[in-house]
Amino acid sequence: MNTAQASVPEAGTALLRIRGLRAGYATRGRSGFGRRRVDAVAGVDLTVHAGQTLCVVGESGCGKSTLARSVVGLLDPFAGSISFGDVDLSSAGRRERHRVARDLQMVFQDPYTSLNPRMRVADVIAEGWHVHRGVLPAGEHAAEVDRLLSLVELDSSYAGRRLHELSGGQCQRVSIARALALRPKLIVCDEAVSALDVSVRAQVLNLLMDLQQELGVAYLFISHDLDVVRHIADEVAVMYLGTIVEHGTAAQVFQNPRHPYTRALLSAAPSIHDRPGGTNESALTGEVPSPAAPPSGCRFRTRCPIAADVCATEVPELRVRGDADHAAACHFAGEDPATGT
Ligand SMILES: Nc1ncnc2c1ncn2[C@@H]1O[C@H](COP(=O)(O)OP(=O)(O)OP(=O)(O)O)[C@@H](O)[C@H]1O
Repeated sequence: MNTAQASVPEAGTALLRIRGLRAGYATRGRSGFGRRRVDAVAGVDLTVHAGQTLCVVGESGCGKSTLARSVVGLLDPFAGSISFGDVDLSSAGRRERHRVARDLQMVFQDPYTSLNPRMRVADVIAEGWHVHRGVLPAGEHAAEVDRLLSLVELDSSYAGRRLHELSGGQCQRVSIARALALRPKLIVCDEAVSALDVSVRAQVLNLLMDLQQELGVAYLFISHDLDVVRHIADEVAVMYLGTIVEHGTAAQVFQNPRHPYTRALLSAAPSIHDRPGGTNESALTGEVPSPAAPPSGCRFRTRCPIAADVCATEVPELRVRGDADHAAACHFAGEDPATGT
């Protein structure tokens, strides 16, 4: 593999900073008149460090895609700030945003819908650099396509094929090659392996981790699947109904989950048996409430097995409990759910 990568920031430095982010949609009121703001992301703070993987995990409808879309500029936030390196994207001009767009790429869940399936692989891969760097001379173009295909472990024969001729896994490799074309510092992966068969999923996850090792790229990795997350995460942020309810290193969150939502997600995940000290909490029932009418106090209280009166009246703060940097937003975080102590 060609390991050349433009100005990779020092591993561990803050690359993407999200502060107080509120984002979502304007919907029509019941009467059909007027528009109402719905905060699908309701005040999120997160930092992605260079060369590392921050996974955001939660059920469908928790606001993960809304967060991802805001980060890459597909959705304008209602409030808060997103900074990339030294650029505050909320106040940046067009030129600065354009520059950041090269460093900040996205891979979507379904390449068949996010990309044009009739396009040739070489053109799909080259689209980004045509926008940012212009058209390369033919020889350089072919060499660059080859380089990118080899990064994602596809041979050069794929360059002339059309996306609809490829399997899901091959297509997702092409999406990754396309994202890598501009040598980004961060790739936002929104459910990037969710549509793949289990064996192909493992191969693509391994590829992403290898690419991180070789190129130093960071990932903001969005997934509903804890089993996927445990393979790839350095840090995990658990999201529920627009807010982060737990945040820590992968080891902290998987081995010592402090929020009842995280524990319930883990008890529903197949690999619960790997985890020492299972809990008495049953798997989740019901659905995530609508962000248009979130519960008062703790947003998780309507589905929480340990909810008490205080949970209806006071919003629990996301704060460090026990280990350094391991934060949870629960009035009873860290207590034994069976005994309440
Ligand atoms: N275009 C839209 N208009 C109105 N509401 C929307 C729109 N897109 C999403 N929502 C709502 O915003 C909330 C968060 O959706 P979002 O897609 O961000 O969640 P998610 O965690 O990524 O779930 P999924 O994996 O199912 O996409 C949901 O209640 C969803 O119904």
